[in-house]
Amino acid sequence: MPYQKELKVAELAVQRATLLTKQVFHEKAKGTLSKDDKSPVTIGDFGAQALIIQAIRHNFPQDEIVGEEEASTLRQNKDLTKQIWSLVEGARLDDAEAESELGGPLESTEQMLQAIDAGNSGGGAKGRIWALDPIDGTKGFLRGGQYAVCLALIEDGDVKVGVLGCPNLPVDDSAPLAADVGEHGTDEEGKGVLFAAVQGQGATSRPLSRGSLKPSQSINMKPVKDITDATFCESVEAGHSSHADQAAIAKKLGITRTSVRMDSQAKYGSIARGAGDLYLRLPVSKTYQEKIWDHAAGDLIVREAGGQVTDAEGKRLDFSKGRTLAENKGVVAAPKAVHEQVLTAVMEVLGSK
Ligand SMILES: Nc1ncnc2c1ncn2[C@@H]1O[C@H](COP(=O)(O)OS(=O)(=O)O)[C@@H](OP(=O)(O)O)[C@H]1O
Ligand SMILES: [Mg+2]
Ligand SMILES: [Mg+2]
Ligand SMILES: [Mg+2]
Repeated sequence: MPYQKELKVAELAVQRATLLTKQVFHEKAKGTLSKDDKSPVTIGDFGAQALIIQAIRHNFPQDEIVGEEEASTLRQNKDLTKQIWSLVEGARLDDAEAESELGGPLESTEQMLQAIDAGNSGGGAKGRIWALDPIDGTKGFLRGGQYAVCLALIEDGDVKVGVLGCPNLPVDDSAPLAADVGEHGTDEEGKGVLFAAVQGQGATSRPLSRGSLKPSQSINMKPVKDITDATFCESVEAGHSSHADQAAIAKKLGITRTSVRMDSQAKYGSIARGAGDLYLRLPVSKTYQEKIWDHAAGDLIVREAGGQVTDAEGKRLDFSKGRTLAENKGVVAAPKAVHEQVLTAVMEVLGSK
């Protein structure tokens, strides 16, 4: 079967990086900086990006990488660089074989900074490009809520492999999607899941481990018999998607359950395993372009679990346009059988504005 090596490396690399982020999640001081666009980045984001890029470069040296973070501010901040180095140096899976598959540790802080900066590909329509979000939902991560470590392989514009590490989601695929999981979910016992998909091969989940990969099981979206019974997921931050438009769409569909708000691509993973039914992300701003690393893995995992993912106009997400989804506005993810119905409501609400 194609892409087995890519899948294994991606799952192990995401698992190892997720362990690093968990360590930071439990520390009070997370080394937070504010980026030019005012969004936060922490030592966890930088450390996870360095580790994952090192593993990709070791195994697939020809491939390009589109990573969210870059190291320029770190080069002036020796103290923060030291903190990240100590995390990266200590990040090992409890399994020698898995570690050697990932290519072993980085050797110096300079190598680490270079690895972070190797995520600088411009993306595009040709060749093999990995899209990496070392911590998606950084605000959730800082708040003690949901976040995800996200990695996808895009080949000639098509997502072939997608992996999401979600340390604060329940291991159990059938656990209910509680409304407060975003605010109060923590990585205690029974939490921590790794989602994965390969194009044409279905989607899986498995518990996160500290060593080699645990056994996986296949996941599927839940069939929606009656759309009025559906539960939808949306962002926590009102600045990232329009809660008002999403509420109007839910009302139009006759949905009465309150939406579940959670940060990050944990929303894609949740609906793919049948915990929740729909993911709506309607644009707040006319100018914001969604980033490919915020959607590539989740898009494939949902589609391989029996879903359809489009933008608010019904177009498939187009990962071939560079670092952003320049041709798309918003996201509508739903089981295939009801996607059309949901999209019609989306277009009616947006059209009448
Ligand atoms: N204005 C605007 N509109 C839409 N999206 C934006 C916007 N600004 C930022 N972002 C990106 O949102 C990513 C987090 O998305 P979430 O769905 O988790 O949002 S939320 O944090 O729950 O509100 C977040 O990803 P991370 O930076 O990896 O956390 C951002 O890339
Ligand atoms: Mg960010
Ligand atoms: Mg993100
Ligand atoms: Mg991020």
